[in-house]
Amino acid sequence: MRVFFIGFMGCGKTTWSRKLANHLGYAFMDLDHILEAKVGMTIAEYFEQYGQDAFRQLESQVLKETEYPENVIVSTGGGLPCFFDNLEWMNANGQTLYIKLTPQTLAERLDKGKTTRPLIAGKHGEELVTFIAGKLAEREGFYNQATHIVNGIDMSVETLADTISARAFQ
Ligand SMILES: Nc1ncnc2c1ncn2[C@@H]1O[C@H](COP(=O)(O)OP(=O)(O)O)[C@@H](O)[C@H]1O
Ligand SMILES: O=C(O)C1=C[C@@H](OP(=O)(O)O)[C@@H](O)[C@H](O)C1
Ligand SMILES: [Mg+2]
Repeated sequence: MRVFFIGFMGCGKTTWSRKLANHLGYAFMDLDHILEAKVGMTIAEYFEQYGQDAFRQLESQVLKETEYPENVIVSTGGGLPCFFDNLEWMNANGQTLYIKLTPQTLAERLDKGKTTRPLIAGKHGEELVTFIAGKLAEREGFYNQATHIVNGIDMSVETLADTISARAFQ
């Protein structure tokens, strides 16, 4: 089974795809990490040097050219489903699972985070909440096309496992 986790920055894609993969004994892959290894720099550095358009081309290429094991939980970058035909590609080549959270909760988590995400660099407090609310409104039409939508509050590996297996046997 191949499942792609999608959703806004900070919703928990990397954390929960890794936990679910461990729980199920599946492989875990994070496309942001694969991209960083491929170019030998962080995403923040890549954005700075080549800009967002080049990043979007590359992340789409990484999505489609990566070789996935049979059973794998894949974490994607927050913007990935919103560019090109990436979302259709994921839905045609596996299941997608959207972790849904409010701008307020996302902002609280991102404000605490130590990693640098170029799109929100330097934004904090109310400015961060407002930015997230606007960007999420742009992106939700894509996220809502996921095979599964789960509430990011009170998530557990058990409920995630039940959610994806319900579809697998149809
Ligand atoms: N259920 C949760 N409750 C509280 N904090 C969480 C939860 N899931 C993830 N986090 C925290 O939120 C931040 C973003 O998580 P991450 O997995 O990197 O998100 P994403 O890959 O979607 O950007 C991290 O600091 C992580 O520890
Ligand atoms: O939302 C976005 O456009 C991005 C999200 C990031 O991934 P996370 O969602 O794992 O933070 C990363 O791909 C890049 O910084 C751009
Ligand atoms: Mg991530």
